[in-house]
Amino acid sequence: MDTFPAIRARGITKCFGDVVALDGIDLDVAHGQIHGLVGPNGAGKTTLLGLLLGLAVADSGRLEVLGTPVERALTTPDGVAGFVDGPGLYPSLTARQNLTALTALRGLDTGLSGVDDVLDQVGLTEVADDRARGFSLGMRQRLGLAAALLTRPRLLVLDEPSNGLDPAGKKHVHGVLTRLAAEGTSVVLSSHRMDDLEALCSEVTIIATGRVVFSGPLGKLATDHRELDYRLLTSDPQAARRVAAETAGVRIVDDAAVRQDSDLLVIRALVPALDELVVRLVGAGIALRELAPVVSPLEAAFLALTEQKETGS
Ligand SMILES: Nc1ncnc2c1ncn2[C@@H]1O[C@H](COP(=O)(O)OP(=O)(O)OP(=O)(O)O)[C@@H](O)[C@H]1O
Repeated sequence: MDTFPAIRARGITKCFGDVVALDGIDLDVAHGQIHGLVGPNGAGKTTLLGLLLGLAVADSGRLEVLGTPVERALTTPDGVAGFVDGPGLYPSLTARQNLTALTALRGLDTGLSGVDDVLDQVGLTEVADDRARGFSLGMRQRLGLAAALLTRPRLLVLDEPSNGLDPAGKKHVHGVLTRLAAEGTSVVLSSHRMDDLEALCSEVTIIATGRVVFSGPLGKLATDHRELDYRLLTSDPQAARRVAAETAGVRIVDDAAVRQDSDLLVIRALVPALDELVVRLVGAGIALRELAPVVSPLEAAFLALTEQKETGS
């Protein structure tokens, strides 16, 4: 196992004319970690991923990828693969021909079996001889992932890899990424889908207007920041409402959207108050049937943190 992190970035800045895309970014990604980048449109995610792929160079700051400082040359660092702004493919070639051409271009020694293997990994075996021109967005994304896998990367960099994937395709790609990470490959990906990030990532970095707003484990983000709204379904809704009203730190939210379902209670609380409520409900002989955040903790924290940033509070 390597002793250095997969990515170590300090004070990275990048401007495009007057636009400050990255404004002093720090980023740490450990080996075998799937790390999510999240942020509003224009936050700087693609710019940062592009730096990792060697598509552009930072104006200032220090970037080390797989233990090696990234120089000013516009080349993909050794051991890194991926894509930003969609994978680059030859539309007139079939999926298999695209990968074979890439193998030749990059001088890879994977051979045909390597090509078939990555097609199988991303679930494109059945359409291997179809032209990329006719591929859906989701299929192109999978082919792009297959192209990245051909090089057996130690760091995989993906800009919104779930775009266009149907639920089965998403599950497939999640499986590929999770297995790669278990084998030691680090993955950095951006997404606007909080459920994707929650399903895949152990750590996330939230970026707003080119700055890091939060970076760390998802669990920390979920519990640290603020009260969340939870859906509460029990065996005795009326009794549960009474117990909730009597529990310190728990508020009943009268949300018109959920009132139609009269058995459902929406409560607002921090995690310790929620724990106390559960203990009380069970103590009162009320069975819990569902207790889940109305919006995911990551989404709630993301919105709160970016709103704070925008208002400067
Ligand atoms: N090549 C470029 N020339 C000029 N401005 C650019 C260029 N690339 C990015 N920018 C600007 O830099 C900022 C960050 O853009 P970037 O694409 O990195 O954001 P993003 O977080 O990936 O956004 P999105 O979620 O919309 O993909 C934006 O203001 C964008 O307009």
